[in-house]
Amino acid sequence: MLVLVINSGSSSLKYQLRDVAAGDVLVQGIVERIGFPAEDGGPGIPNHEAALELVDDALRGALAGRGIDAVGHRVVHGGERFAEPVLIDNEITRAIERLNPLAPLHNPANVVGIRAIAEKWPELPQVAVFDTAYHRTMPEHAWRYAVPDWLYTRHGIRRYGFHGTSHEYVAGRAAALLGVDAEAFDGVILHLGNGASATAVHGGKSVDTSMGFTPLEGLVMGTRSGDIDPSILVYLGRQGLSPDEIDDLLNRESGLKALGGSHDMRTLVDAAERGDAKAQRALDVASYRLAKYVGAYHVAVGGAKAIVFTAGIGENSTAFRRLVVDRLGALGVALDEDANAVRSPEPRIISRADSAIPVLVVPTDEERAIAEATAAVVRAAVAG
Ligand SMILES: Nc1ncnc2c1ncn2[C@@H]1O[C@H](COP(=O)(O)OP(=O)(O)O)[C@@H](O)[C@H]1O
Ligand SMILES: CC(=O)OP(=O)(O)O
Ligand SMILES: [Mg+2]
Repeated sequence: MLVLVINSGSSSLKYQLRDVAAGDVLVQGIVERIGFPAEDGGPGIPNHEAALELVDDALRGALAGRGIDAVGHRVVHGGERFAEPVLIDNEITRAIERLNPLAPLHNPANVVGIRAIAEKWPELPQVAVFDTAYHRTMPEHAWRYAVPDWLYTRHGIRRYGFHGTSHEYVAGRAAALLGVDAEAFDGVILHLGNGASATAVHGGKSVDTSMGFTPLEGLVMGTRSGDIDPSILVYLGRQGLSPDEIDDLLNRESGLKALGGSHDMRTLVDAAERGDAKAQRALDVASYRLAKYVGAYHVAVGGAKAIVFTAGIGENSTAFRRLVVDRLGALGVALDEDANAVRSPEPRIISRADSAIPVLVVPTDEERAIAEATAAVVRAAVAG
């Protein structure tokens, strides 16, 4: 089965055409700066429909006359309704659209992507794979906020958690690397990309995660603040900032960018190595905050059997991994410097043999997981 995987962001569209049975990627790419003028001042790509025309051109050569069988979308917020991937119809699209306010950086673009595909290829089955779905197993003591009940019953205010497709896939691969059944895996998964989250996995299931009602809670991220005292928002509101201004401040102007002058880990590590104190401070705050979550989730899972780094920073930044692991001495965790320095696309162990908990690097592959889930849903729909 040939599945086109779409991960649409507000101004970008990432795609992969995958042969699910063979596990191959036939073409992949990213269309960026959607809705902005081109860098040379030209007209650029006005909308997601125009972006899809570019994708169509790129696919044509690779398809060589074969047809796409289905499209799988990464949808960030599935609310309480979606615990599994689903076949998309108009009602499902509207349900995803109703969740837009909860993930303003992500869901609106997902809906635009779904509608643009339905318009262009009306016959093609589309499947939504939700970032929130894996976290539907969290116990109530983990998902409930200590606020009056009507916030939950009327507004759906609770912890949902995100990056679930990645956390689930990585937990499975980590279990395989350690030789334990996925259903017996207890560990802490650290997905560190532009958005970042930690998940406590017990018995292969998510039992807690650092992102909450929206993907803003938790860790220090590229441009997001993560945890702050909620009174700061009230204070800023009273100072006259609008909800949109506060949203922008915390989602787009905070995190590593605010602390260190860049949202990009590579830039920060280079600057810190040159003695830039601001960049060093950003790394210190981010690694300290992350290490605290590892300690908390070690408790949440009843004793982690693995600490797993993944996504852009987790897979590639030897310097950031060292900063985090160096703070975990109280857990008896010890890094193997040589193993940490290895660059490889394979899952691997980077802790010393005498480390109380093994530390792993496991590359994530959200697109692969989405393609496989999409194929399974379409096969079931055809059979049923
Ligand atoms: N070789 C590298 N060394 C250090 N950091 C890296 C490297 N490659 C990517 N990163 C970092 O990974 C982050 C982006 O992660 P990624 O998972 O691609 O993000 P996204 O959430 O956009 O998918 C950036 O901070 C980037 O600096
Ligand atoms: C949910 C989320 O934060 O996603 P991303 O890391 O792709 O921004
Ligand atoms: Mg990502």
